[in-house]
Amino acid sequence: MESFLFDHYLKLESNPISYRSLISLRHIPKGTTVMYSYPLACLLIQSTIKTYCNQCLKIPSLTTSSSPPLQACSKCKQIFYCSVSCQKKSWTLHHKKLCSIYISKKEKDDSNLDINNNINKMDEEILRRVSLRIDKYLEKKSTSNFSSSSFSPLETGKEREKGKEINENERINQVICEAFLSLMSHRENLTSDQIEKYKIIAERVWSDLKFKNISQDDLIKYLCKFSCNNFQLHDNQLFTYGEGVYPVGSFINHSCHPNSIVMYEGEKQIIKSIEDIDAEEEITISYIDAAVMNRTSRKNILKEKYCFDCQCSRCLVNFINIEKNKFNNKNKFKITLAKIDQLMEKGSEDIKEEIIDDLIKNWSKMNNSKIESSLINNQIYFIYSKTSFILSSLLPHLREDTLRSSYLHSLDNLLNYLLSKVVVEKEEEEKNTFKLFSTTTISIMTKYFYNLIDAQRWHESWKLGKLILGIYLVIYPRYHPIITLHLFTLGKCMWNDLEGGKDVIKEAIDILKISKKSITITHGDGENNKIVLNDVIELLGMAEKELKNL
Ligand SMILES: C[S@@+](CC[C@H](N)C(=O)[O-])C[C@H]1O[C@@H](n2cnc3c(N)ncnc32)[C@H](O)[C@@H]1O
Repeated sequence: MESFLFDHYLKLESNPISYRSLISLRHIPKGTTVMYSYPLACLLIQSTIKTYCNQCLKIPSLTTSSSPPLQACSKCKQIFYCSVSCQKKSWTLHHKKLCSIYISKKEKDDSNLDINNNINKMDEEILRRVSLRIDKYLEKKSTSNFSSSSFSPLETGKEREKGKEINENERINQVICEAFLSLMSHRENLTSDQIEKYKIIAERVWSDLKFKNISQDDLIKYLCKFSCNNFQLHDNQLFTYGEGVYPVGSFINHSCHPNSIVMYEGEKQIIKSIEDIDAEEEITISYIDAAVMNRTSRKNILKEKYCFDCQCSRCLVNFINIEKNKFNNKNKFKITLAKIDQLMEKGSEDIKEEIIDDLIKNWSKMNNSKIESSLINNQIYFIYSKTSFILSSLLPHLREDTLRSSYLHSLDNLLNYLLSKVVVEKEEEEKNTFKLFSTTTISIMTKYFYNLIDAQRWHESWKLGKLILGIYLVIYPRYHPIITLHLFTLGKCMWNDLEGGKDVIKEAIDILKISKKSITITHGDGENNKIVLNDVIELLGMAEKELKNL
């Protein structure tokens, strides 16, 4: 395991608070692949099993246009593959043992939840796949020496190459299995209800697949590991398509202000840096969507699901002391984050959720004048008109990293305004308050933004989109995939606004250029991401052409 990490210029270090930390051995500029790894097991969610290959987790049409559609396993007809090689790989890994089980258990109900026992069927299926691999690994471990990498001198060059490949695959398998066995389970922290559910799943899996080298109790322990280590797989638009066990990725600890993100290409998990990381610095990712949670909610969820008290730089900043001290640029960002946390806590009782739900549900029925005069619209435009100059002043700073201090200054102006507004409103009447940083407000503004796009109300959509960008910029790390994707959508809205004229087109070009740069950092240039990048480049070309003709 150490040599695998060393190959990626990484090491695992003991840590009294988090057990272990993953440390970088080199300086990593932002936008770099910190490491990549493959899953011990992964599974598609129900809605994607007929669009994604069940082995490589890719959509065939995205890889080659001439690919045939997915082919179902001819026996169970429940698992779909893009190629014979994927089918063979799956057969060797687990399908050989699982195919007959699928046939005998073919359930009418296709949902991921066993309603009677409130048991997550994905856990059960992932457990089958993980345990089959671990059982085989332990079997091998007890009978052979893994570390041998010598070849017989009598082998031909081709055989030697093949041998090397098998050895490399075995080495990776060994790393993944050892890493999984070493992961934390937090079994002692789980409720008896949860353990009861895990016992039921373990019993079922055990009765289906009697293992030689692992016990029923081991299966319960593995389920506990899933709960604090598994990853949701998402595509480059951030839509979830599966769940996976990535034991090497699971070495990475959480921070509410992380320096890395997790991206996927099919089943391959890629850890990308979104900030410059120094040698000897810890690699961190965010386990939760820090944007939609205040400090208290973050703490609660991290405690409940991951069993720790977050002591990250963002959680530890004490807002009360902020004004009294002078901070450098790096710390200034922490202050910004602390202010957001304060805002989010203040904004936790927001516009009543029913009112918002109602507005959204009835969107299609509503006529324009009605929505125009709605509370949301008025409030958004009021805030936009007050902050538009700050929002515009932020954009130039997004182009260049060298202007970090002035960028932070603009960000701070925006925040101070929003902060003072919330405070003033608190003292004024309660009924008209609109708290920008609460969970409800952010999600409703985003929904509303997409409603405006669907209705092709481009002028309003980009104004709201710009305000959302301002909020995202103060909440998320600068190079977060959500910001990247939002910049692209915002640029599209501006380009579509025919009444906007030259100035709006110019700004659209500016935003699309920033989006293009951000994509290379957050998404990279893997095969699927090239599609996103090409879309931006194409739109940018059209917008530049249009500007020339104006
Ligand atoms: C995915 S694992 C991370 C790797 C883990 N530290 C290890 O050595 O195996 C998640 C667990 O690590 C610990 N952890 C992660 N981030 C932490 C943090 N910021 N502070 C304290 N513990 C943390 C928690 O126990 C959590 O349940």
